[in-house]
Amino acid sequence: MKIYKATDYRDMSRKAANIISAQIIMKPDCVLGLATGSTPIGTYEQLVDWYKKGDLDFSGVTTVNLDEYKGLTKDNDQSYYYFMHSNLFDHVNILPENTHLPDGTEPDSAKECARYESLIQSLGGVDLQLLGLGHNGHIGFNEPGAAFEKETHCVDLQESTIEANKRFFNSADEVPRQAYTMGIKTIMQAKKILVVVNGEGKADIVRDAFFGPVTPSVPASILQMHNDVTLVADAAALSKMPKLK
Ligand SMILES: N[C@@H]1[C@@H](O)[C@H](O)[C@@H](COP(=O)(O)O)O[C@@H]1O
Repeated sequence: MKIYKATDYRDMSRKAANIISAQIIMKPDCVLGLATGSTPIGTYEQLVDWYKKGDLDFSGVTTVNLDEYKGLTKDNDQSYYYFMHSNLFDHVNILPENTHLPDGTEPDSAKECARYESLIQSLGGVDLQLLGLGHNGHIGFNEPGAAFEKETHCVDLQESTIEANKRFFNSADEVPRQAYTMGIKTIMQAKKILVVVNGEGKADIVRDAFFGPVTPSVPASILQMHNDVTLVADAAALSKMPKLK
């Protein structure tokens, strides 16, 4: 695993955007796995900025997002569909038909998860997967205890995740209880993985996920077994990292 220490959120975002840009430049028809949450917003802002300056071309890029709340319509401003359009897709020259998320409006979980998983496989897999890290170590919406061998599936969100995400809704009652998410197995099949983390509040989970034992109780710990993971984190998130010899 490569670890890049950023001075702050802006520096983390620029470093992560540089890695994504390099992927697009080296393989203009790449498949990017994308993430939501507050952490990657600055990364997307930086990519949009470079696109506007003429330095990046998304016309050949295909994207697959990690997850989506079950039950939210696309025009709901808390859906990940809405998030991706407002933070990235609407501002760059990516073709709408090349952007993919699980369909939160499909009530049949088995049908939607099978469709999404086979779509990812039909694209030939993900070249670079961007990940944020939940406070409890979740990646996508793979909550602690999730089996490592799962593909795209429907999850019941944990209380702590509902609590953490309620800041985006009017109240905790409005946070959906379920989500569709790529499974750990799907995520681990990506050729390269880029994890972005910032803030002191994530320091414990960064230590546990990347320097602790590999265990389903910390889903992100499985990333230690992937052969091409890059962690870009700010100094605060790395503050509890053990001293390396
Ligand atoms: N499903 C998303 C995750 O993909 C994300 O990594 C996590 C952390 O979010 P934040 O970056 O806001 O801390 O939140 C959500 O639960």
